[in-house]
Amino acid sequence: MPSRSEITYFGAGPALLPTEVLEDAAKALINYQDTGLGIAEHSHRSQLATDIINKAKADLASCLDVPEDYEILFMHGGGTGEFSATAYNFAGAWVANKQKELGLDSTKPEDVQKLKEVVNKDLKLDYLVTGGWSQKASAEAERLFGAEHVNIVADSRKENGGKFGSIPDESSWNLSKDAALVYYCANETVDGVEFPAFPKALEPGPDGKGPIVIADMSSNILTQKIPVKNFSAIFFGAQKNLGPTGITVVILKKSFLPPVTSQPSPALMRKLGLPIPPIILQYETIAKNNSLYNTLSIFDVYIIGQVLQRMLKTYPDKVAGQQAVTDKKAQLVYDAIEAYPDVYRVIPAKATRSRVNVCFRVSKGDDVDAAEKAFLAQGTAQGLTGLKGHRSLGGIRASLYNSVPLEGAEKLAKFIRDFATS
Ligand SMILES: O=C(O)C(=O)[C@H](O)COP(=O)(O)O
Ligand SMILES: N[C@@H](CCC(=O)O)C(=O)O
Repeated sequence: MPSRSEITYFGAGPALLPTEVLEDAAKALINYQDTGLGIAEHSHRSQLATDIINKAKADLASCLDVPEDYEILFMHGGGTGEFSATAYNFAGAWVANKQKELGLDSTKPEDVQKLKEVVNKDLKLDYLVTGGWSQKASAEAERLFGAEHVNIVADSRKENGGKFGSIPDESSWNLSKDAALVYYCANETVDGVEFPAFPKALEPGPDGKGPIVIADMSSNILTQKIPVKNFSAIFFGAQKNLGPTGITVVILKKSFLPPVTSQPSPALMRKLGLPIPPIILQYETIAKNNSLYNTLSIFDVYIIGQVLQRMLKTYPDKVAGQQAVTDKKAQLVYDAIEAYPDVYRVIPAKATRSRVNVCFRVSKGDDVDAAEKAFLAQGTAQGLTGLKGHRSLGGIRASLYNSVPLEGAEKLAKFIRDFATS
């Protein structure tokens, strides 16, 4: 049986966590801070739990330079829950703002009728489809609101022979005029496609106003500096760069919360023929209760807090320090792959290939399947595990999340070179 130190795990999520964090967590599970009770046994209503939540929020805000006018929410439901939550909450906000803008009174049937006509005609949710996850998010919006309310801004399969692997040029994007949201997935875990920067077409103007941009950053959060102020919401599951599976984080612009924006009443939404979110997906409910509307896994938030503390200690320049390491790891692995074009082929286009999910194929002769099986078996024998591509894509995928050390990427790069020449 291998020991933990002999393995470098490149799984796509859940992913590696720092060993010292897990060692401390193991102790905290038995007896947290000499309370005689483990962290997972304490009430989520206790002061201790509130302190853990508040500290993790403050440290996350510090790592990412989250401005004051943003709220941080810890939620349930994973990325998939957020596909629904973003659609519900931002469609609700759009309706609330339209009602205000047009001065319509929801107690007057004729005003409700007018609002309904505006909704039917103009409510649009815009999606950039660049991989399996954004495709699922757009499909969920269609399921909830109907295809007539969903606008596909661009679909990379159209320019890439029916497959994901690129990001269409912004000049071809078909953005709606007044969309309730413009959604994109900053890094597609399955397809290994990453937006190289914040899209120019979505940048706010000189007055600070711009489209309502939502991003799924499940797999590349905390791997680079991000212009938080350009987003209305960013969400991510914890299980790649932050902690164990079970917590989904939302960074939300406060202007989408009361007192500035309140979700329309369920009665009004019903009259408009629009869906009403389950209460645990409603951002204003979660924000009002500081993420404790219902039972939250404080153990998971505790680990998130420890990972953030470690990042702050390791990198005085916070996420910029982590970004430099992430870029270096990616460079090492891509360089090794590109040195042997007869053996390896990176799946996505070079300009948009991901720094954290390196997806490639292996062939020696014509038998790709045999070559990839041999690659995985020999890698595993050397302690390099979790390299199998997602079942929907096949091939090899090396996920270089934050807990994969630079030495892990070096070992992988060496193995890639050795395998090619063996
Ligand atoms: O984006 C990814 O990569 C993910 O793994 C998804 O966020 C996972 O979604 P859930 O399984 O957490 O719903
Ligand atoms: N997050 C993992 C698992 C996704 C899944 O199979 O549900 C991935 O993208 O590979």
